[in-house]
Amino acid sequence: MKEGYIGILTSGGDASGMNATIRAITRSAICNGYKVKGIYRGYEGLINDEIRELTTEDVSNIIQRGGTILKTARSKDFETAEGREKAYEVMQKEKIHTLFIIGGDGSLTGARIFAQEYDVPCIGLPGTIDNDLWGTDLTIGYDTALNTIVECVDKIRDTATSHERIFFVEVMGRDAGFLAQNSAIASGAEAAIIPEDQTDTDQLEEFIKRGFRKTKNSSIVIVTESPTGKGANYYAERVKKEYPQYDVRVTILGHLQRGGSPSAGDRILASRLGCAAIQAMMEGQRNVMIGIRNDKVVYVPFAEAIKKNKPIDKSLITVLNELSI
Ligand SMILES: Nc1ncnc2c1ncn2[C@@H]1O[C@H](COP(=O)(O)OP(=O)(O)OP(=O)(O)O)[C@@H](O)[C@H]1O
Ligand SMILES: O=P(O)(O)OC[C@H]1O[C@](O)(CO)[C@@H](O)[C@@H]1O
Ligand SMILES: [Mg+2]
Repeated sequence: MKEGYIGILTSGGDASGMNATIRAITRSAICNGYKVKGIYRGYEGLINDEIRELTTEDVSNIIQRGGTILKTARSKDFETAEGREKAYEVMQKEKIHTLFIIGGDGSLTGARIFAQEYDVPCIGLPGTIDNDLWGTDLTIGYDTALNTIVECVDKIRDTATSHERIFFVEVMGRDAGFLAQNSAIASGAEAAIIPEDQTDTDQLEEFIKRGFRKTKNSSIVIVTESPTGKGANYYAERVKKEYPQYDVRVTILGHLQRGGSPSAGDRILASRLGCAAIQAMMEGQRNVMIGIRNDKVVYVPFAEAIKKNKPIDKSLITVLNELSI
């Protein structure tokens, strides 16, 4: 066995497949002669020394479970220099030589800053339902969340059709429209309102102008949640006011999108990226996110991974528009 430990933490919103990732990193590390410590409650647990060794048995029977056995947190303290200093001291005390961070853009931003301040090798794994990390085609948890949304929209469709209503369904994504756009395509929705498609023309007007009720008496519009208040309720209120003839309802899917057993796709992705993360460490890589591009594992420097505005393929907008006539 090699000296010291690798440390694993999950941070930010939980995502289905985080457990499969913890399992893969732990088992691959042990296979290659490393000892492993699990850090509880993300960066918060690193600061507060909530850490214990993980064995291969500790990660048995978790590949199929949603959430994260290590718990997660959004740590305000880690955003301060004092908090990160404490985290570094705890890492020294616990003899953790390499930190594996499973989380989203915020978590990897934190890792980047930490690695710049202290000489600590950090390796990131994209764990977020939002799919908003640059340099990877997919993030762990995205596929499961997408499938959950589609299952819900299929059910909403039954009542929308029966009552001849317009439903505005709000999905997560923070400031990224991947979940909205692709769930709209997969569920046969009539439109998606996403942040990446902001043009001079209002997306609601576009939808109305396209004549959404020419051939159908009910509609489903998927809307990305909005930090500026332009979520599903905003559009529903406008339709109620501007088009009182329509019967409008809103469903906010909320946190149910984050739960549940991971899809096969997420389990495989988590397993591949977990093993690749240990491989990367053995090759001397540091401060990179392990991603997947064109079905090949890639190493993406943190600075690139956290670039804002990962672009959405604009052809997806055309696909939805053409298929929703
Ligand atoms: N600028 C920063 N400096 C230090 N730490 C940060 C910074 N930004 C984020 N973090 C750390 O990462 C944690 C998680 O970030 P955030 O809440 O943005 O979630 P995320 O990782 O993007 O996941 P998701 O979007 O899927 O919920 C923060 O609570 C904080 O501890
Ligand atoms: O659990 P919380 O803190 O309400 O976070 C919600 C946010 O987390 C995310 O689900 C990502 O995990 C975003 O899409 C959403 O805005
Ligand atoms: Mg995020």
